[in-house]
Amino acid sequence: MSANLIDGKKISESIREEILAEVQRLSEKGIRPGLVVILVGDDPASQVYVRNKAKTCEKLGYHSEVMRLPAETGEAELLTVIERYNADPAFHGILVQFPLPKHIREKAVIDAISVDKDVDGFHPVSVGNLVIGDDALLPCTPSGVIELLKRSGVSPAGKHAVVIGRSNLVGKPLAMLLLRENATVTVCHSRTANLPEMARQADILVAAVGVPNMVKRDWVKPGAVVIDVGINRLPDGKLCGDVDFGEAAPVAGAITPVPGGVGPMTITMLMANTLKACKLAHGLG
Ligand SMILES: NC(=O)C1=CN([C@@H]2O[C@H](COP(=O)(O)OP(=O)(O)OC[C@H]3O[C@@H](n4cnc5c(N)ncnc54)[C@H](OP(=O)(O)O)[C@@H]3O)[C@@H](O)[C@H]2O)C=CC1
Ligand SMILES: Nc1nc(=O)c2c([nH]1)NC[C@@H]1CN(c3ccc(C(=O)N[C@@H](CCC(=O)O)C(=O)O)cc3)C=[N+]21
Ligand SMILES: [Mg+2]
Repeated sequence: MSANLIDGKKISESIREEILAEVQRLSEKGIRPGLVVILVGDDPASQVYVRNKAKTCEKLGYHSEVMRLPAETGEAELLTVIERYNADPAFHGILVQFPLPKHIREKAVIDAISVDKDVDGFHPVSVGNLVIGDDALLPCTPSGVIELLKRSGVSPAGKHAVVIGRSNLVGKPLAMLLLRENATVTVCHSRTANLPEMARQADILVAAVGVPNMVKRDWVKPGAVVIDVGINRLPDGKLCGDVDFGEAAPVAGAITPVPGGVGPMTITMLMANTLKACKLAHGLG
């Protein structure tokens, strides 16, 4: 294989070490970052992610709580729970795990979380700050992708970045962040004409689609950096990305695997956001 593997797990570890050092400094001041993860219902994938987040909190010495609510929980009831954590100074970050049961509007939930505790970076005010370029809590997966690039020695400045996917949670904010890093950005989606040809223009190609193994060999310009955000569970239980790794890797200059690429970075950036929110809450911005 000619491509360089971008090891998200390893890069994640080194960021976590930096975070841990800062948590230790804060603890000398009697300050401890706190994160609550709210899980409604029993979606099996969500169970795994939530457990991972709680484990990471424990390793880093955060105060953490997993609030499990039954699938029948009403929207108003969930909003009341969020209000309680908004007012609780022991928690600097609030994450409500998606997807939510159909009878709860994701938008109502996102809007209810205090902007100061919005460690997912999904609140409209956080999104606005991101677009304007003001300081904000940035969405974890997009900022994880930027960190992966930077720490692999890939500077987005002046490069053509093509992002496949335009969701509010991943594609759109990632396009904004790449723009902030001075890339020239193209955003593709399900109505894009001639997607393979668009993808082939990319110096940095990001797939955030949710279609297993969609990106093939001839979608990748030789030497391009390929970032696979996709997390797809195949019928046999195995995880796979949106990029056909076997096809893309020989052509790419560097590529992220799934698992072990963007996924671990998402959790690490969540920890970084919680630390940032904690410092801001204590006037240590
Ligand atoms: N690694 C991580 O930490 C995370 C991974 N993920 C994964 O990333 C992937 C994307 O997530 P998310 O953004 O939430 O997904 P969404 O389903 O919300 O959005 C998917 C996007 O891909 C586009 N799309 C769908 N099918 C095609 C196609 N055939 N050709 C071109 N574009 C297409 C859609 O276009 P349109 O807008 O036109 O419908 C849409 O913009 C998923 O696999 C998800 O599991 C998500 C979050 C975190
Ligand atoms: N409010 C909210 N915020 C989120 O950030 C959020 C969410 N809801 N709902 C679901 C998606 C998905 N997501 C992932 C996080 C970590 C991995 C991760 O750690 N993946 C590991 C593998 C994990 C495994 O083996 O299953 C890896 O890629 O190596 C993946 C996906 C966060 N999301
Ligand atoms: Mg989505």
